[in-house]
Amino acid sequence: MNAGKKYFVIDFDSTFTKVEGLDELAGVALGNSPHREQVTQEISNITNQGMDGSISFSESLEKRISLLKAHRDHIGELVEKLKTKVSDSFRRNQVFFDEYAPQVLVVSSGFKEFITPIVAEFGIAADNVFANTFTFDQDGYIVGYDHNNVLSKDKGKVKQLKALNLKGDVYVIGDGYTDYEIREAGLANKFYAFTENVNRDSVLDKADHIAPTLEEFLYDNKLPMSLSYPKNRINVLLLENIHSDAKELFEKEGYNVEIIAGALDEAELSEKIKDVHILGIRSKTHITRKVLENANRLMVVGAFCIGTNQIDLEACLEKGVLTFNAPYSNTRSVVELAIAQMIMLMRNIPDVSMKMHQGIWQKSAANSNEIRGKKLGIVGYGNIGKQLSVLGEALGLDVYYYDVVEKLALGNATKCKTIEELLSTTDIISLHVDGRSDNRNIFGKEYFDMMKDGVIFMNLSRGFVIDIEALKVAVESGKIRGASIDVFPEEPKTNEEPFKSALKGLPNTILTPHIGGSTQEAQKNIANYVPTQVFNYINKGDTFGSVNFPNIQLPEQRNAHRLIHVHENVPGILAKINTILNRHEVNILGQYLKTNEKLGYVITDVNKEYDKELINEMRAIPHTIKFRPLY
Ligand SMILES: NC(=O)C1=CN([C@@H]2O[C@H](COP(=O)(O)OP(=O)(O)OC[C@H]3O[C@@H](n4cnc5c(N)ncnc54)[C@H](O)[C@@H]3O)[C@@H](O)[C@H]2O)C=CC1
Ligand SMILES: O=C(O)C(=O)COP(=O)(O)O
Repeated sequence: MNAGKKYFVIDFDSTFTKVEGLDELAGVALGNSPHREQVTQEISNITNQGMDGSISFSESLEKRISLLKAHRDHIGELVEKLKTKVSDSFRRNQVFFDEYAPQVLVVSSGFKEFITPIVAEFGIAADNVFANTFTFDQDGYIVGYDHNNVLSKDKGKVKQLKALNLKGDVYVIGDGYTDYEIREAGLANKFYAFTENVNRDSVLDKADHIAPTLEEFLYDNKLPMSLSYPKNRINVLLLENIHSDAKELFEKEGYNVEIIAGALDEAELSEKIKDVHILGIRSKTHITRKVLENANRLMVVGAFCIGTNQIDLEACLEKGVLTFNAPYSNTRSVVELAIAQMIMLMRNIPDVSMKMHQGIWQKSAANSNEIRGKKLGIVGYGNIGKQLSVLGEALGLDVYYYDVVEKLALGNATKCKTIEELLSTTDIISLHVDGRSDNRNIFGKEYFDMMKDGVIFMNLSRGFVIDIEALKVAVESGKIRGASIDVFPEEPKTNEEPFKSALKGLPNTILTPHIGGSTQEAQKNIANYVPTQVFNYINKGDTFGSVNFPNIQLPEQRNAHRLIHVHENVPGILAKINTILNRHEVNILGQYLKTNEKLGYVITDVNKEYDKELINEMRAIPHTIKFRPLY
């Protein structure tokens, strides 16, 4: 073979395919036999012992063949089965095999009878398959294997590679110890432990490089591949107890996920963010300009909640970091809690319940009311406010609302022209404003004084909206006869930290630890919604639903490379992009542009064949914030 060439030595079982061929053959041969499970399990155990090096390979092969009891006729069925079990990343990367099949050597201690037809589909010639062969009896049953084949012996792969005497660079990809042995024997430049199907600690420890997918191997060696970037290199950090569905979804996509139960403060996050591409937070983690200064890989912030006031959206924009939230997933949960709380407060339940725990029985109807027929005042008639309006009305409340922007009244709700009108009219006041900074401390003495005496007051929006000291005074004076507060200006970062508030111990006051949206239903909904948005952005460039980027929903990318260019919104960028494309004579299949005040987002679908130098030129356009080719 030629000097200076590259050879790719690829293992078959559990690498090229997701499964072990002999285990599968046992399954096929045993059909519906009552011993099927027991025998396949035994074979599988022996396979594993052979792979992790705890018994010798020849011993493992001998034992397995004798348990098999397979027939020549079973092999066709096995091949059909194996075709459906080729590893996903191998299937995805035909583009590599198209170019490099002659340099791919499948070296396996499996059997040519089933390996050759599988790898032939990828253009790998039978001559490039180095594996064992079965021996059959006169009735066609498999009774053994060719003992002269080096691959049936201990250190068979090493012996095979020695015999091949390859002149050039040799890269080995496999999941087993015997694959590593090639490298150990000095016959390969690098050993890549392939972990898409199995993880063997004894092998990982020895590997030069771990390849969770074939893309990782291809990317590391600058070889052609079907994706623009290996997904296992995309790091996801999920904070604040985000529901486990999100982790599963990101992992299923092939990303690398780290979980931290609580929030992180600015210093901690500034350190942690350095390698993160996708960050998932809830209401407590603040994404500040300082954090973003360290976030050089960050592509997306997913707020696994509604509010995004904890994120410096403008700084994200300047950095080209897209932000999503889950605008409706916990709406209903907040509304249900608000309704429960207003009923509890109307019946003095916080005090009554507290007394019962102290052994005090005080049965009385004094100062206890139904909510039916009372006037409910909703401040902030957004998604939550409107939902509360509908459910409140169904319970017989007379609904009033006030919003800073014009909102359609649902059902029989009455719009208040001013906040003063709402405060002076209603019996129960519930805050559902958003977390914009203008809303800081808007509810203070002045507003409390305007309320009717003995009002019920609730805040499930944001803690900083209320002047806590003024609220305390209003509750103590009886102006407010019952209060429920779910959100606080200062909230503990984790469940381990203590809760401090001037509101502790107030009469008829329900304090809840920011759990308006904390139901299983809401958290599961959110954990399924946000990753989908993230995938649409990473895999397609879609920004629909983003709270800071210009929203754009793109058509399917067919037979094209997609060039994604994010830039400051200054004149002339589109012209510069097109000048570069023109100079390289690139055929444009589609182009989409959307801008907002600060940012321009240009997506260009182009024919797959183009001079890759244009990527550097696109990146070098002045005012470029981020650029990535997507395929
Ligand atoms: N306690 C909890 O666990 C949860 C709290 N939230 C919070 O609830 C709030 C409302 O959420 P959504 O209804 O989904 O938001 P939204 O954005 O749909 O509605 C907010 C509404 O408040 C209005 N608004 C803003 N400032 C106002 C002001 N000063 N006076 C009157 N109206 C004003 C806006 O025009 C908008 O219509 C947000 O702050 C969100 O962060 C959301 C989910 C869970
Ligand atoms: O959705 C929101 O805005 C909330 O306030 C809920 O926040 P959380 O996810 O419970 O930290």
